[in-house]
Amino acid sequence: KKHKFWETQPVGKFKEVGDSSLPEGPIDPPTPLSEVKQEPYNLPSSYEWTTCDMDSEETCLEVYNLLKNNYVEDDENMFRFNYSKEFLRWALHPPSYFRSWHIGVRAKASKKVVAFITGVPARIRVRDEVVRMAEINFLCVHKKLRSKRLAPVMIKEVTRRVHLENIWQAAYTAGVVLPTPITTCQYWHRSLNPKKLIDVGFSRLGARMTISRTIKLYKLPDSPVTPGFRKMELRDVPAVTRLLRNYLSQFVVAPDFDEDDVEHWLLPSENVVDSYLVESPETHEITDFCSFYTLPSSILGNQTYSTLKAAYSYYNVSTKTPLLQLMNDALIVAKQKDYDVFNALDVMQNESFLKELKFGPGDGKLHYYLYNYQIRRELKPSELGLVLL
Ligand SMILES: COc1cccc(CC(=N)NC(=O)c2cccnc2OC2CCNCC2)c1
Repeated sequence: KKHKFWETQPVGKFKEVGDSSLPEGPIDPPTPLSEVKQEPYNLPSSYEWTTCDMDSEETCLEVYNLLKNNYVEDDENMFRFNYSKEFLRWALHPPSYFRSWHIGVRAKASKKVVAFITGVPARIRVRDEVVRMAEINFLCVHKKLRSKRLAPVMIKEVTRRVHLENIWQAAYTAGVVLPTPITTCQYWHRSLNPKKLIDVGFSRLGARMTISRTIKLYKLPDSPVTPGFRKMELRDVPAVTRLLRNYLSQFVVAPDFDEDDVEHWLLPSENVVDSYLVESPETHEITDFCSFYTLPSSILGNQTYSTLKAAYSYYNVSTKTPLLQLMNDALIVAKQKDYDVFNALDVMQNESFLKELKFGPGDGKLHYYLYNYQIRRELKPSELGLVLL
């Protein structure tokens, strides 16, 4: 039966009706901490739980290799996400993170990590309610252990450990439809290295197009065109926080970032996250901001190339520079840094630049979910101000 597990969980089941009648907020009330299950859920007998200390080089490498060989692939199984070790440490160590939410499953015999699931704490605003949530990510079961029903018990275990920290809501994304998406996003790709993208089968040569014509079509200037466009620095954190908080206030669902969050999530970190801003040459005011994170993909079964270098649009704010020009400058710096492709979802105001900047639609969708939080009606992607890694 479809969704045997999810029908047992506090997730939205309502079909869309007029949005005034439906209540909005937690589905189940918090449980008294003394009533939260104190001991871990049972795993099949040959497996055991392990907490993954991502600061341990050895453990981080084990998790890196599990994901590199067994994590999400595209619909045609030509590419697989290849999150770097430094990216995983960044993604899992935000302010006030809980090591106990970095959960591995080891095979008792081999001691190998064969499955993984994580949570990190986040403050997410839904309309005018700021809710403490867990952002759940990196659910991965080794290819050889699929359909042993490990995922439901891993989801229950991370939920139990989140409950122990008195947090009762969560946010997550998936490429599959589960009960019940708060919104469904289309992903888009902008070619930066069209020749390689065609060689590896990520893109196809357009009808009546030659390679040289395609290279010309995607050509970009050698450097950003906006005066005052520069990398973000530590001293910019207060101004970027103000700019970002103000910009995100327009969306129905968005992170409630403070300066510590901005310092962690948006200060540039090589091969992990890149952030740029526009400082007005006259007034030195910071007027705009753009950022992208680095998530390479392994190319499965290509003789010439093994890795696709991909940038993923993160948070972008435009108050003076047109968003179109700001994002074109982001494409220009990504090309300068030898990225092959720049990806974006149609969230926030991204739809306003996608077609004009020559993004093409991807072949899949990304669904966003909230756990134990009912929303009045399904949102449009443009009402969503949350980007998960
Ligand atoms: C190109 O290599 C791929 C390797 C694995 C999967 C996909 C397709 C895909 N599923 N893409 C996305 O989910 C995606 C497309 C655009 C922007 N963000 C995305 O996902 C992010 C956010 C959710 N967690 C994964 C990374 C592509």
